[in-house]
Amino acid sequence: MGAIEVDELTKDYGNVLGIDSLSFTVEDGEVFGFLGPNGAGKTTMIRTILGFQSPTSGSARVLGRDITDERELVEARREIGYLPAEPVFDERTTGRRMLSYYGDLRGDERSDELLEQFTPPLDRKIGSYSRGNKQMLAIVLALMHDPKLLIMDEPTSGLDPLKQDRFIEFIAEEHRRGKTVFFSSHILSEVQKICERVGIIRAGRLVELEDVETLLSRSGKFVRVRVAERVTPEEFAVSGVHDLRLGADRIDTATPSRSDSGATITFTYTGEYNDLLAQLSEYDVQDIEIEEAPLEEVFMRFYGETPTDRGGEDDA
Ligand SMILES: Nc1ncnc2c1ncn2[C@@H]1O[C@H](COP(=O)(O)OP(=O)(O)OP(=O)(O)O)[C@@H](O)[C@H]1O
Repeated sequence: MGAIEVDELTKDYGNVLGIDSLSFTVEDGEVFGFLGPNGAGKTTMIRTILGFQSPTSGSARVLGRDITDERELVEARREIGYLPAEPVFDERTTGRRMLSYYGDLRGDERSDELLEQFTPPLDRKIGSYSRGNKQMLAIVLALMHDPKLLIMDEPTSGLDPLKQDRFIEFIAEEHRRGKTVFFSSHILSEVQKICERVGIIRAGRLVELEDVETLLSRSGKFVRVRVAERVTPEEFAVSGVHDLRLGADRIDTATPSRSDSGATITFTYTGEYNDLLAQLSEYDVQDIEIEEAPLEEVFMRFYGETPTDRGGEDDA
């Protein structure tokens, strides 16, 4: 049984399909990243599987419970830690009171330990908190009952880089403890660090569901080559070449004589290596760098595609 099982889940807001026939499974114990541009449907999906809004059609089971059944949903929620995209609090109360309220409601297994890492000023009124302090309080409240499944909507937003790193390290540790983590994010470096699989959503539809490793291997190589000749972009417009950029050589301080001739070509390559070598053998290659393309290159390819028709205004 998967921790989250979504089958043809659809949420129609009337003028726009928030999510459109989403189907996927998040396995027990995995860290799953949910990615997509603004307005793609990530929050809609999360709010629907948590029962904050009912699906228009399709079904979902979370920790084996049917999310459209009120009683089953209540049971499932006890074992879920949910961190919303923009946590909302009663601004007149203090963090400490919230802590004690949530402790009474759901139990407190580990707030002391969490507060060593995430440090909101508990005795101040929440109204005076910075965005980052609110986020840290929300993290502690979401996790203090030591849930089995963590569902988080852009969990590091508002945190400074140090706290972001700490949070990512914390998630990796939760994973080692056997927790299932599902989170949406725009930050690819954190996704690359901790996720085993990702789902990419665009205009309400799932456009990719893949292991991060496989995505990276499909992302190809980043190639920068300097040749002695002048070249035109058309010469390099061959199968497997993406995002080609061509420039006259910059001044090379080590060998200034090269500055006024030749060209530097950069591109991402997903084709056959022998074809690339054959192509390059036509030129007088003076320098070449080939490295792993960053995950960003892959995502930009998905994010940059023409939006699919979602039968309404698309703000993606
Ligand atoms: N309550 C609502 N009523 C009507 N339309 C909505 C509602 N909530 C979301 N939408 C629309 O549904 C689509 C998906 O929005 P959603 O907030 O789920 O995207 P998202 O991927 O979480 O975006 P972001 O990364 O910007 O947070 C958008 O077109 C949005 O305008």
